[in-house]
Amino acid sequence: MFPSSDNAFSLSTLFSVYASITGFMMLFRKMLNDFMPMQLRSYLFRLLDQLFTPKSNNLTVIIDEKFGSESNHVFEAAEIYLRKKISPDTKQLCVGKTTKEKHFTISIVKGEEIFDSFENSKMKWNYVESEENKFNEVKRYSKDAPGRGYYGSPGGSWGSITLDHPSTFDTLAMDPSAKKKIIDDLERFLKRKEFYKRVGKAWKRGYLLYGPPGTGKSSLIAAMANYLKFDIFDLELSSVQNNGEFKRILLSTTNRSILVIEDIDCNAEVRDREAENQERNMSRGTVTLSGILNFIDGLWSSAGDERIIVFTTNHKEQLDPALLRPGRMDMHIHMSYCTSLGFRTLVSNYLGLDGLNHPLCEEIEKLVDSTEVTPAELSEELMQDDDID
Ligand SMILES: Nc1ncnc2c1ncn2[C@@H]1O[C@H](COP(=O)(O)OP(=O)(O)OP(=O)(O)O)[C@@H](O)[C@H]1O
Repeated sequence: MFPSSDNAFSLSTLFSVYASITGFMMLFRKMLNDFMPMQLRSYLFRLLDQLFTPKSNNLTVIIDEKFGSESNHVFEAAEIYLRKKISPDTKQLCVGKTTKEKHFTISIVKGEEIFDSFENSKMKWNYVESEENKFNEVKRYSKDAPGRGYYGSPGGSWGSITLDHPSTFDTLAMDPSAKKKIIDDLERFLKRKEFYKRVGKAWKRGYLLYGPPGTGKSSLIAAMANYLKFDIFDLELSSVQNNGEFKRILLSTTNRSILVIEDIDCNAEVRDREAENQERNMSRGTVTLSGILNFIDGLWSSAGDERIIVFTTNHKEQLDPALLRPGRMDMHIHMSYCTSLGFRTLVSNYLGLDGLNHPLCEEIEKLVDSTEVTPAELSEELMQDDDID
């Protein structure tokens, strides 16, 4: 957010410049008075008072959403303040209301400019998203995370935290050819904007990850997000009340994102369409398979670009075939027990051993290939001791 002041009156003297800055600071004080805790306010006032010997008649103040890794209270206060400044000139607005809220909430949309004044100073607020912020930090959104916004706003109704899952394709213990297939698929997907447009399909891709617990389904999702620099939206299906809410939540996800619905087999309604038909009248209070399928089939096409959907399950055989049909889930990825090749990756990650430098590796690899052991179990073992031997 970049408010900048642009004086309308005589600006030739230092005094007038100082006045404009003072006016700006007073406006800030008022804003902070209204919305900030007292301790934070007095700290900021001291800072502002000491701040500058003005040299220019223009001042740009940058208020980032984040202050270090924390959310910035000044940004939040500015956001609330700007809601009061919405005028007939405002071109776009976000309007929303959750079931729990009594009133509608209106907020401004990124990209919008708001003109403001204080005393004799003109102010212009630009609500911008910097390219740097957009692409460098991968976020994990979920309905439980802090800082939920409003339906309809980008990322609204979702709280977010920075994704600090260190998993990458390099650290993922997986058959190298399977890994390459996924990376190639993601790359192809990214490059195919024009292709999707030409064939009249939504620019989205669906992946089904299936396999026993601890084989790296969540790690693969994090690796995909880190690779693509896409945000993750984690949806807990059981917390969604009905298809309508499902639709609203999904429409508030942003472009360049991965929507994750984990353990889809645990949601009974999703398993079997027959059962759903029988219970159609009873299922109004839940998310139904047809609700999900409708959404996957087309709803998204009108609502965004570069979307990836990932379903995970430990029991693929329990899912309704309708959900697994090609075109819905474009790629089915089997995450399975560790192989000797996967073990090499883990040994390199955890012990820093390059390849097969240790005399025991060959023997262990044979054991790994002859039994069912998950990468999670092996990782635990490899973390037990600093002594490699
Ligand atoms: N393929 C893998 N490569 C590297 N590490 C892995 C892999 N699979 C599991 N791990 C390790 O085990 C931990 C748990 O794995 P993860 O949560 O990704 O498995 P999952 O298949 O999603 O399990 P669940 O089905 O229980 O959610 C990870 O944090 C990671 O340390």
